[in-house]
Amino acid sequence: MILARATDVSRRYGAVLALDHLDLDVHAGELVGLLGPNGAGKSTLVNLLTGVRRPSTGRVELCGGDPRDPATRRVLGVTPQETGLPSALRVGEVVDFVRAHFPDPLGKRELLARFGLEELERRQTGGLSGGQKRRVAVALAFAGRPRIVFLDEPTTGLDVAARHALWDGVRAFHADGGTVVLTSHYLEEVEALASRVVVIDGGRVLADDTVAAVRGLVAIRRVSVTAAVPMPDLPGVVGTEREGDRTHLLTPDADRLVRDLIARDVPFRDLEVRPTSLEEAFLTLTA
Ligand SMILES: Nc1ncnc2c1ncn2[C@@H]1O[C@H](COP(=O)(O)OP(=O)(O)OP(=O)(O)O)[C@@H](O)[C@H]1O
Repeated sequence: MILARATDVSRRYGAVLALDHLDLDVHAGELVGLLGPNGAGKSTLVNLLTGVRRPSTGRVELCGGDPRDPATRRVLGVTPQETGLPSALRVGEVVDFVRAHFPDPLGKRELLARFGLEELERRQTGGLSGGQKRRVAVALAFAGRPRIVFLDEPTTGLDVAARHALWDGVRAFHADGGTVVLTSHYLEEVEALASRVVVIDGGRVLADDTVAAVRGLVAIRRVSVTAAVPMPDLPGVVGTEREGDRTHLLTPDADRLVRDLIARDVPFRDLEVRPTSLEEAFLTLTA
């Protein structure tokens, strides 16, 4: 069953074409990561699918209905990139306020526990740190037992422990059959949570596949060596990074590169060859 669908969707802001004839289907039970550089169109796509904005052309559907229809939106949970919380209210009061809008909300204790927020229940939201506010805002998306949740960069600005607490909450929802669409700049986050990755740039879908397949699509390897001399120009190198004496070379053919290093008599040590991270695959795809 398809819970969210964009069909041939374009969205224009004046001269800017934010989405360009984009198609996307999200099936029930999926956890989809939308990945792309700044300005790729990720937030615009989330805003259209959650009924915040309308497409210029094309069609969007949420659970078979119009995302702008209040009845359809009942099944929806959203954390936009920026959220405001009423500063004088305590966390527990905000949670109750949001829960009161839904016919069958998640229990307050359960919601707070899922996102590791029990200790903040009696704190006024105005006194929370930025990261604590963010965690509360993300947890609120789950208050109404939604069928589908959209999280726009949910863990931006969070430290590692807070990020992991939040991931646990998202995973628990997904394990119960919930559907999640998340945008993220943390590739680690997409790798940690999502099985399906949709790479977006210039308002179009560049790749839509499993994390492993998106990596395999470019099949770039990272060859790292330490050498006191400058690296010669070598064929097949698509990217180079240097950290002091250590050089990382990105190449689709690691075997050939290592043979070339030896043939050129480069005095290297500490050779390391590893598969590319999703980040490198992504940079190659969007280059
Ligand atoms: N309200 C708006 N008015 C004008 N232009 C906009 C508006 N919202 C988005 N855009 C433009 O549309 C393009 C896509 O923006 P969008 O926010 O969807 O990208 P994004 O992938 O979410 O980026 P980021 O990762 O930086 O949040 C950008 O060029 C942006 O400047």
